[in-house]
Amino acid sequence: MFNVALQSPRQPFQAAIVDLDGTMVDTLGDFSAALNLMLQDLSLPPVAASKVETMVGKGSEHLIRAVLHHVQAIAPQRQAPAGSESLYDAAWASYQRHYLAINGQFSSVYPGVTEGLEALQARGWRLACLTNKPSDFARPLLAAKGLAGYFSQVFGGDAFERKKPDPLPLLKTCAALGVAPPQTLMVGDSANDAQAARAAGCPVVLVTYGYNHGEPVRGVDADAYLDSLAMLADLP
Ligand SMILES: O=C(O)COP(=O)(O)O
Ligand SMILES: [Mg+2]
Repeated sequence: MFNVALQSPRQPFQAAIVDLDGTMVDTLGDFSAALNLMLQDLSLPPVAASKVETMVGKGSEHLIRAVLHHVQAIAPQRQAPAGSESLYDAAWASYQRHYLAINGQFSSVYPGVTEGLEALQARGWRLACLTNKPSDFARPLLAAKGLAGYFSQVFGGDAFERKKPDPLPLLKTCAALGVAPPQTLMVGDSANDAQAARAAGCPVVLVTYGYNHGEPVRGVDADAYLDSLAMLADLP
């Protein structure tokens, strides 16, 4: 199940960086509810959850722009002020308000997450959560789902100058954990996480149940694919 990089790492792992949306928590319900309330505020038609799933993972700014682009393409007759920044600004303010009010209500922790985190903690690894979700959304969600206590660090998409797939957030998180990238395992659900990890020099495992921009996750270069985070207990 684990390739050679994980079977016999040159130095033992000391830490893990864990992604949030699509890896620990199934947040598609929250995203869809907040986006559809936002679209209602803007008198634009709703977006299907199956479409939202392909747009999640690159942060809220990207998500809002992608959704506005999508609904304006399917309903051009209901176009709000064309592609303007004022539409985006109104959308962002509405989305932020709705998401904060909804945060966690329509989302659930995936099976095996707690077991996996417990197993890593029992090995004495330091754990950080690194998400492209804004920090103000991520922290209350982790707390509401009983996951906050596992992490010494939580960094959102606004914590650093650039987001995943840029390696910068991983390098900064490794520095905050005080562990070098080769001894830090990235655990994610998408090409974003894997590309950032490869560029940062962190080994990477991907879960098979998350959001990978609508593409099969096994097509992404990674060191292992896990059907459940509970499988982390089987790491050599
Ligand atoms: O908000 C998002 O785009 C999702 O972020 P994550 O998969 O990095 O947790
Ligand atoms: Mg993710």
